[in-house]
Amino acid sequence: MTTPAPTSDAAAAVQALPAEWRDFFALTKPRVMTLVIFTGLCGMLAAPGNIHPVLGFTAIFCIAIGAGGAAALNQWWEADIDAGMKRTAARPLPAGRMQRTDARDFGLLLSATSVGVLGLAAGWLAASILAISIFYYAVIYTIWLKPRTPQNIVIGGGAGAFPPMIGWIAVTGDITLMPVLLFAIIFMWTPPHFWALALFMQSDYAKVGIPMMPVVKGQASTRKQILVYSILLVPLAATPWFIGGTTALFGIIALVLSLAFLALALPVSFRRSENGDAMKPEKRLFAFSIIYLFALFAALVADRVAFYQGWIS
Ligand code: HEM
Ligand SMILES: CC(C)=CCC/C(C)=C/CC/C(C)=C/COP(=O)(O)OP(=O)(O)O
Repeated sequence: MTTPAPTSDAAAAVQALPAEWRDFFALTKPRVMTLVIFTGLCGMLAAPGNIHPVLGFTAIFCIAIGAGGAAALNQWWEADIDAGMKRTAARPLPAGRMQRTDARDFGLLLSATSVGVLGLAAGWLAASILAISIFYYAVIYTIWLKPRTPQNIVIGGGAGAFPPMIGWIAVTGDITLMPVLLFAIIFMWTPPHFWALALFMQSDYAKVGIPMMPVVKGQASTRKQILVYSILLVPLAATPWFIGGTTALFGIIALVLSLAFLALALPVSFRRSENGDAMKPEKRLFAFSIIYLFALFAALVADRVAFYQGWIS
């Protein structure tokens, strides 16, 4: 089998690693975690206050390896499920390229290291929240909720919403309304992000018996619920502006992005079935969900930098 050509310098560097290292790297779900790390970084950059650059870099590195450790534990637990789904069958464990215990030990090592080092670098409040988010993803979501309830994403989505809060608290040392709002925005964003994908991956989840919303409640109900969360996201995303935590710069960008998100959710919500177009609206909404969160958090940082520099008020 030929190896696909790397698409960037980072991809080329990963390809150059020994195969075994590449598999450990893959266990951290690096593509998904880019956005987790980015939102954590933005939380840190947007927070009022300063952190020494070395400590700031260490804190972001800890969020990255903590998230990676949780992802490894997720795959250790789900190796059999992953083997049954086309999207996940080539992962290191289901493909038989790694021992399950190695994945478990790697996940535990990354998780413990990330929490310990973050505690020393940025304080134990930030480290405790990182520990909670790792536990939330690896245990509450993966082991408890995911195989049991179609609300797995709604409740479990909390895990991925913590990183900006961790970044923020690494700077300020305390929990205020702004980091809670950043948490709430990702929490509200997660169901439409994931259910858009679940609509076109429904058969995979059905095959392995995971009770994702479209499998249990059907497509029509899932589409309706995507609409509800997308509508609620519009005012919620602009709330940092409404409470005076940002200027109108962020508020207006948040409203424009959220209305664009809603505009893409509408065709997904108001159709009955695939309509023979290979689920294009669902795929478009899923792809935009990722651009949306990158852009929203970038706008938050731009707003805060412009404000602290005195360029806007
Ligand atoms: C319980 C919550 C979530 C679930 C179940 C979920 C599920 C998924 C799934 C199944 C994929 C397909 C990618 C793959 O095959 O590995 C995906 C992609 C992605 N997710 Fe999520 N997600 C959740 C929350 C989040 C959060 C909180 C973030 C970041 C803040 C995020 C960022 C991403 C990104 C960046 C991708 C695209 C990865 C790529 O380019 O391949 N997700 N998500
Ligand atoms: C700091 C910290 C611990 C952050 C965790 C971030 C987090 C919870 C991200 C969730 C994103 C994710 C990979 C979901 C995949 O769901 P899945 O595992 O059900 O998907 P799969 O079917 O691809 O395995």
